[in-house]
Amino acid sequence: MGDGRAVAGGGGGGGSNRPAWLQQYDLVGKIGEGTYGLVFLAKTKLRKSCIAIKKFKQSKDGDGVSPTAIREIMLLREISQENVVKLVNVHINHADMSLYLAFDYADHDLYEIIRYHREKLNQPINQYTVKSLLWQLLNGLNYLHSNWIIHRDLKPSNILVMGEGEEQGVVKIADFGLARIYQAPLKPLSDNGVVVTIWYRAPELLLGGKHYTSAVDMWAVGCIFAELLTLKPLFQGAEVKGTPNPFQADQLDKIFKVLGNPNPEKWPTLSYLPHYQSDQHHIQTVKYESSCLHSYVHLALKSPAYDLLSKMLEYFRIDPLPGRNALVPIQPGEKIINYPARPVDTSTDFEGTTSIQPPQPVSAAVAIPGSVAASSVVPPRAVPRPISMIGMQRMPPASMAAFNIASQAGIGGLNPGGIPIQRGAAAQGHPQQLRRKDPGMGMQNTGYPQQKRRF
Ligand SMILES: Nc1ncnc2c1ncn2[C@@H]1O[C@H](COP(=O)(O)OP(=O)(O)OP(=O)(O)O)[C@@H](O)[C@H]1O
Repeated sequence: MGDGRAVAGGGGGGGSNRPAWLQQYDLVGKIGEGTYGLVFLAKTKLRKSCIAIKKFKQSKDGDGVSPTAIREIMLLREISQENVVKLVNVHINHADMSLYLAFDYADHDLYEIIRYHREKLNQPINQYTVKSLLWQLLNGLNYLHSNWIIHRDLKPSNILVMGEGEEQGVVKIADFGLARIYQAPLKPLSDNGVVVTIWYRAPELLLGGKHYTSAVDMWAVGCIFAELLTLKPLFQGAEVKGTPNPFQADQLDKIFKVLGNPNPEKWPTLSYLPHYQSDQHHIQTVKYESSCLHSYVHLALKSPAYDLLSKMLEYFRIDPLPGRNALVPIQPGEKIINYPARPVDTSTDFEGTTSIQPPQPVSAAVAIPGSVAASSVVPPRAVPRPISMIGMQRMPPASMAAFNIASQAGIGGLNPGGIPIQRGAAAQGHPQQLRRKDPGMGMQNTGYPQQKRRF
């Protein structure tokens, strides 16, 4: 963990009393803002490698970083798997007790990839890429769940995808475990402009369930999968704000409209959920059509993608097989999309003060295309290796306990490459599905709130 000793000058931004650890980075700019604070892009001075630094807000009561949080963070440092973003360093500024977590940097995230297809390319994401993204997401989640970590805030912006380089097209799950460290937003939502999204929230949480499992992550994965296919959120409910009540009638309504009425026959634990009883009017009196999920996602009832959405099983074993580089299709002749680099606001420094430099792309190597011209054709040697489905290992029995994605989703065999599975950190608590500040940089409002987050 970095120390908080202050030195005069140096570092990457304004201010004169900079902590010593900051000297190892050159700050490039701000890349986003979430529930817990700001995210910056920095480069290490030594190796010039890109690092995402997440600065956590001061806690409300000003008592700094709790020992529990520190313990949890140290556990997160032990987590290591290809599809989970690596926490590379932890720094504490003793002067103001602010916390900085340094992660490997990813050029893209699913939110931006989906938005790029919807708004710029006007074309669906190719099947190979959808499948590879989804497979890797499940692979990373399998690892987290096997380590008793439930993410609880899976959504497209938390699913990162690596840009050019050795790891191009590799999915990295971000933000795992953080909801546990910082259990609640530190400021009222209206104060910092962060918007909550409930679109990926599982119905058991919306119905007041407290003892939830890794199934809440699987629900979010299903929603993300549907969004990758259709380029729009599956269940876009409007949230009733200002109340700690988890019951969100509109979100549940959106879900039941697609999936049909819930009933204890299909869902045996349903009647134990607090809001199923207390809000019977909303839930039990409305008669929804039976499930029409397949038509929402424009998939035939018998299509493999639909089968996965409802059963999460067969899809990955048929052509096109998923690959490690999700962005470069395996078949020669298929188009490659050059996704734009993440925008960086170079006018904001670590202290939050601003200068006059305009936002810039991170790397000149990544084109910032405005149209389909951003596509090119896969040269034969760019063909990535597929993920082998043969010889995939089962989870060791010890890891197949209650909170195992594989057992929940029926994908016990999906553990390619013999990923070492460890058990360790437990991560549970309140789900936080909050969204970043609207940076108001001229995005059009098309009823898709997340799009406002970029500058
Ligand atoms: N390691 C990283 N590399 C590149 N970008 C990242 C990295 N981690 C986070 N980001 C980006 O920074 C932005 C803010 O992320 P952050 O996790 O703080 O907020 P969020 O996911 O929008 O909201 P929440 O805090 O509720 O999860 C997002 O666009 C996210 O994709």
